[in-house]
Amino acid sequence: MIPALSLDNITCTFVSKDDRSQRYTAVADTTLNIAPGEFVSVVGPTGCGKSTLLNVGAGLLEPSSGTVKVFGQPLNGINSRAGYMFQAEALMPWRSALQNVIAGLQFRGVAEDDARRQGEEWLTRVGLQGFGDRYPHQLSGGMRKRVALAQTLVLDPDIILMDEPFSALDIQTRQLMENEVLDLWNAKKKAVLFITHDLDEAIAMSDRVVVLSAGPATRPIGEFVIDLPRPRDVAEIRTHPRFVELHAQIWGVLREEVLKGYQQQKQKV
Ligand SMILES: Nc1ncnc2c1ncn2[C@@H]1O[C@H](COP(=O)(O)OP(=O)(O)OP(=O)(O)O)[C@@H](O)[C@H]1O
Repeated sequence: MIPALSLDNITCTFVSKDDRSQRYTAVADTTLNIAPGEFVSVVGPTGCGKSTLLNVGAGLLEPSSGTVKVFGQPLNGINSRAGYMFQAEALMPWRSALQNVIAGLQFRGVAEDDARRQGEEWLTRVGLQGFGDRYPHQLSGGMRKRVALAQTLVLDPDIILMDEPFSALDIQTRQLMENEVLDLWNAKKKAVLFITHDLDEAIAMSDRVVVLSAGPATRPIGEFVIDLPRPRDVAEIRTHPRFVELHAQIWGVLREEVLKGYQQQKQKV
């Protein structure tokens, strides 16, 4: 089967702004394939290169070497078959919730009536019916995330790239959002690349979890198939004996890297 997203032998080396002779290889020789409809999470210690990989998949960052393919086609420039959701707030404060949701459709030249209809549908799907006229500052953090989710999914991307989208939320709101994402994913089965620090979240959501080593020259050091039943409730699945078993196995690989990453961060301070 042709992967939806294929990162083949990717290396990303950055040149220091202050000293052009200084180089830092964030990611080295990394291969990662995501099948159509597959939900893959990437976990790793802080600063190891997770966002760098996602940016490569999004076409926002050109790797120093290696190839990126989208449904078998080499990627040149922005990945137009992907939708992104980042940790930081991406809503436009001067636009209402509905106007934020339909911004991408307008950009694509979809007729205003059609865009509004689709926007309203998506606001309903993410539980925000009747909130379309509110501005971002009039919404809670969880509601703003829902708007951002609708904004991403209204474009019906074949690949969804998420970089710690819920890390700023309180635990209850976060679990609600995770379940919503799983329900929406279950209905449409798009390829998802999900970046997270949180191993519990990665296991609860995914078909597969990839563990990255601490930097520099980060690479995958473990890959685990998450054979837990679906549909899942992210809070309930954590008590499943198989979840506990998988958690112990993956943490066995991740623990040392997290400690290394932590030491490196301390040295940087
Ligand atoms: N444009 C850049 N120029 C120079 N160095 C960079 C650049 N982008 C990332 N880096 C470095 O590459 C490494 C990996 O960064 P990245 O943001 O991908 O890590 P991460 O795993 O997503 O981090 P976190 O878990 O903290 O979000 C870091 O050491 C970072 O400082």
